[in-house]
Amino acid sequence: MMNTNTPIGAAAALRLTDVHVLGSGQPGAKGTSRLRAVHATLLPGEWVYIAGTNGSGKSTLARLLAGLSMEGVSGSIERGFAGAYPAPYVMQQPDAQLFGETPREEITFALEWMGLEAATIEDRVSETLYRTGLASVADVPWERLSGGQKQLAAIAAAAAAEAPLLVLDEATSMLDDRSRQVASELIRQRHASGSAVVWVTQRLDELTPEERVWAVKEGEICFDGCAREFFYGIVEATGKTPCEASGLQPGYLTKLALAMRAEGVLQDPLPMTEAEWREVVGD
Ligand SMILES: Nc1ncnc2c1ncn2[C@@H]1O[C@H](COP(=O)(O)OP(=O)(O)OP(=O)(O)O)[C@@H](O)[C@H]1O
Repeated sequence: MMNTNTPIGAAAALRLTDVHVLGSGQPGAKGTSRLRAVHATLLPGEWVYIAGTNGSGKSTLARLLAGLSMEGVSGSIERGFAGAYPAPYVMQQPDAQLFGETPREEITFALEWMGLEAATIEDRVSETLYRTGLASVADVPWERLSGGQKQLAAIAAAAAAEAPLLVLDEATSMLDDRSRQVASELIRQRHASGSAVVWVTQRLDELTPEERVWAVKEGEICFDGCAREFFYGIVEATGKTPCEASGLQPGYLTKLALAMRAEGVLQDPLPMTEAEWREVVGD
């Protein structure tokens, strides 16, 4: 059964039940499906990271959650709080998704979509351009802007839209540290105001201990839990952590903590944040 149009009450979850997305082969067959047997539930206002190796199915899952149409989908998709319209979706390559001709137009369109009054829109656009550092290039056409500037404008427009769900697909890959921080603050603020956020990332250092992670491997969600469990839990069948089992390499400090636990030097909960490491090593 395919159900992509179920605007239920505001608190209803966005739910994928036994969803398959066909690649070039038959549904369910390993290696030929982009997604296989995906069961996933996202609650209103939740934040979830999607992690996985290249080609594992992260973008396919993200696009499906955003409500973008796709060939070869089977299973049940209840859009719940996300509503019937596609959610703002920011990609790694922003060019394909820009509607306006300039950063100002892009952010303006997002606010017009919300049906705000013209004077409010003008104020909010100016504020967003200022906050993101895009004010000096507000009216410069895309072809004269860098990939990072376009990406930042796309993120600013997505955040400005005040949608119930935002989907970011490696959306900060072209940003320098300062712009990444600005983008992150914009999205965090939107999340604090109630929007759910799906964030596809290859940067495992972005994850903080209690945040939810879905790890995708060969088209399947192979892990759903908090980041600390992702890095330090053990998958019984393999003896590996969920991070290692999904084919990803943890960072140096994670490996060190695991080695120290194996030596009996550290016990759970193993440290993840700078503050937790400080407690371990002392100031
Ligand atoms: N339009 C398409 N039609 C058929 N197969 C596709 C299509 N787009 C992607 N695929 C295949 O589906 C699989 C998952 O692709 P997807 O882009 O979801 O992975 P990903 O984890 O986001 O990868 P990356 O990290 O490299 O962006 C890959 O094997 C890919 O080749």
